[in-house]
Amino acid sequence: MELFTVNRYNDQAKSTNEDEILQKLLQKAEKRKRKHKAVEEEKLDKEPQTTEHTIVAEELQEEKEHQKENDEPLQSESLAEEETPPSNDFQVLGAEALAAAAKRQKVELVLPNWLAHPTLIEGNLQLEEQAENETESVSALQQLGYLKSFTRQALKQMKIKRPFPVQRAVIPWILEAHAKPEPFRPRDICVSAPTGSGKTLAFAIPIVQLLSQRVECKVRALVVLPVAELALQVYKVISSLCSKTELEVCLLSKQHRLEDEQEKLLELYKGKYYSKVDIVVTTPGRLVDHLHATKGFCLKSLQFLVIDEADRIMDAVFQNWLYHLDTHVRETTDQLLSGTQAPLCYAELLSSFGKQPHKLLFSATLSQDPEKLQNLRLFQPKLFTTVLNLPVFQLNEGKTDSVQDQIVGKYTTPAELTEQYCVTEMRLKPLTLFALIQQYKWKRFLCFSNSADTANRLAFVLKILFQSYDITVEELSGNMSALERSTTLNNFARGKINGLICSDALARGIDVADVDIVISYEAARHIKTYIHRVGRTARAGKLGTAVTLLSDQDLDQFKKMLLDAGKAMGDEISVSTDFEVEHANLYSTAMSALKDQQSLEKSKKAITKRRLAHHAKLHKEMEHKDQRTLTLMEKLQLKTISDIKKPGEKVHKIDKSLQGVTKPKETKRKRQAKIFKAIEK
Ligand SMILES: Nc1ncnc2c1ncn2[C@@H]1O[C@H](COP(=O)(O)OP(=O)(O)OP(=O)(O)O)[C@@H](O)[C@H]1O
Repeated sequence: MELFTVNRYNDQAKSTNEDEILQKLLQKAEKRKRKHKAVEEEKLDKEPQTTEHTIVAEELQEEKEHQKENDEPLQSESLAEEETPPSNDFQVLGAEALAAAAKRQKVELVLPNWLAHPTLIEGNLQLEEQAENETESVSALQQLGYLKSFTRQALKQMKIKRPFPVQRAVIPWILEAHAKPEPFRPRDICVSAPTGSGKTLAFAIPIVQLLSQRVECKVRALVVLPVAELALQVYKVISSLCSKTELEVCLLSKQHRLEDEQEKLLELYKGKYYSKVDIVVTTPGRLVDHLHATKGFCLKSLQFLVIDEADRIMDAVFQNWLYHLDTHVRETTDQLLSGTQAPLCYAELLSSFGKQPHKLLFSATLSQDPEKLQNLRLFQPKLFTTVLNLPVFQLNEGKTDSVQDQIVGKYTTPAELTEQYCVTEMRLKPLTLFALIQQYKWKRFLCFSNSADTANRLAFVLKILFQSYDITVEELSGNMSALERSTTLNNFARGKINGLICSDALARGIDVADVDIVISYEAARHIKTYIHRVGRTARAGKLGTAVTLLSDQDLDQFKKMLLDAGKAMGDEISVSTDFEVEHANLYSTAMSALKDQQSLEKSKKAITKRRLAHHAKLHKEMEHKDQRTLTLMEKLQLKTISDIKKPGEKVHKIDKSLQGVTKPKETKRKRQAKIFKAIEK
C-alpha cells in the first residue's frame, strides 16, 4: 500500500527511488525492532515479573505505533530526508516563520547623504587659548575679513578675542551662502556642537551683519527658544551685537504683558501697521499668542528662522507652533496674490511668493534621526557636527558599523569636562553629597535632581547640614515663580550663593559663569538631560567637573546609557566614612526636621483643600436656591473663604452672587469655569 502510494504520486521517481525507498523502510523497521527489544529488556531488568496488564499495554503501544506509521503520508522526499523518527512534540504554529524572521538580517537604515557626510567642526578651545597666550599674537578677530567693524567692536566689548571652532565653521558659511544672487537659495543648516561652545554667536553674528544694511524696518529674523530664561539670554547677546547698528531687537515671552509687547512690536499710522523691530526672540507659546492676537504682526519678510535647542522644540510639539507659523506665512503670501493686500511693486510680489526663511537649527543634542528632522521640512539641509570626533567613532573606524550607527544618538561633551561618579547608599545620599562638598571644598556648584519636589527637600536638608559652615545653598526649580528664579540666579552669579539645588527645568542652555562642579544628585534618566546638565560647567574653554551620585542599582543602567551615547564612565570618587559617621547625628536631625516640615505642609494642604471643597459645595447650593440674603452662618463661611484668597486678589464674581446680589447673566459652563479657577487659586 505504501509503495503504491509512492508510485502513484511520484511517477518520475518510481523506477529510480523504489529500491531506495524499500531499503529505507526495511532499515526503519529494523531500527524500530531493535529499539523495541531494548526497551523490553530494560523493563525485564527492572520488573522481572511482568504482569499481564503490562504486556497488554505494550502490545497496544506497538500496535498504535504501527498504526501511526501506516497513517503517515509517505512521500519519496520526506522519506529520503527522514533519518530519525518524527518527534511527537507539540508543534507551535508560526514557529518556523518566527525562526526565519530571527534569521533574517537586520534591516539597515540608510542615512540621507547630508547626515552621512556632515561638515566636521574641529578645534580644541583650551589648546587654542594656550597657543594664543604663549605667542601673544595680535587679536585674531582683526584677521577675520568676514567680520564687519561694528561686529568687531561689539565683540571687543563682550571681551571676545577670537572665534570659537563652531563660529569659525558656521559664520563664514552663512555669510557666503547669502552673498549668492537669486534664484540661489541657501541650504538650511543643522549645527550639533557641545554645550558652551558658543553656538549663540554662531547664528547671531551673521544674521546681524546680513540685516544691518536694511532700509525698511520689518521682522526679518525670528529666534525661537524653548524657555523664557533662555530667550532672555539670547536676546541680551543679540542686543549687544546690534548696539552699533540701527537694528531693533524685541523679546517676546510670557514674563511680559501681551499688550506691552504689542506696543513694542508695531505702530499704527494712518490705518496701517508698521513693524518697529527687525529681530524677534521668543518662545514657541508666545509666538503663537502673537500670531493669533496681534493685528498687523506680519512675518512675510522673514529671512531667518533660528531654532535653538532644536531637539527640545522638536520633541515637544509646543502648541504646534511651526504649523501656525507656516500657515501665517502662507496666508500673507495668498493675500498678496489674491490682491486683498496690494504689493508695493512687482518685485515685492515676486520676492514674497512662496519664499521660505533660511532655517538654522542649533543644539548640543541635535537629533540626527532623519524622521524627526523631516517634520521641519528643511531645504537641502547641511549638517555641521562635532560628533564624528567621538572616541567611539575612532575606535570603530576599521569596523563595519555604518555611519548611522556611529552618529545617531551620539553626543559630545566639552573636552574640558572631567566626568566622575560616586557610589553611595540610597538613604545616605544627602549625607554623601554634604561630605563630598566639604571634602572636595566645592564653592560654586549646581546640583540637579530629577524633580522639583526632590530639589525642594534636598535644599531643606542641605541648609540644615550647612548651618554651621560658610556654605550657602538655595533651591532653584520650576516650583518657583519666574521672578524668584531670576533673583536666585542673579545672587548665584554674583557669588552670594555657593550652590543651587535645581530641577531639570533649567538644565538647558542657561549660561552661568564659573560653575566649577555640576552634581547629579539623581542620575539623569535620559542621555540628553545628562549632556545638558553637565554642560553647565566647562563652558567657553574653561575646566569643569561633573559628578553623578549613584546607588548600586543605578550603576549598570547609567553605564549603559553613557556607552550607548559613545561616552565612557569616568573615574570613581568616594568620601571618607569617618566624616559620614561624624555627621550622622546632624544628618538624622535634619531628616527628622524634614519629616516634621512635610507633615506640616501636608496638613496645611488638606485644610485648604477642605475649605475650597466646602466653598464649591456652598456655591452649588446657593445656585439652586432663590435669590435671598445670606444667613449669618453663610456670611461667616464666606468670610473664611475670602481669607484663603491672597491679599490684593480681585473678588470674584462668584462671591457677588453669594452675597445675594442679582445673579450675573452667565452660562452654566462659564460659571463652572470660574469656580474651577477660584478653586485652583
Ligand atoms: N568666541 C568666544 N570667545 C570667548 N567666549 C565666548 C566666545 N563665544 C562664546 N563665548 C562665551 O561662551 C559661553 C557659552 O556660549 P553659548 O551660550 O553661546 O554656548 P552654547 O553653545 O549655546 O551652549 P548651550 O548648548 O549650553 O546653550 C558664553 O558665556 C559666551 O559669552
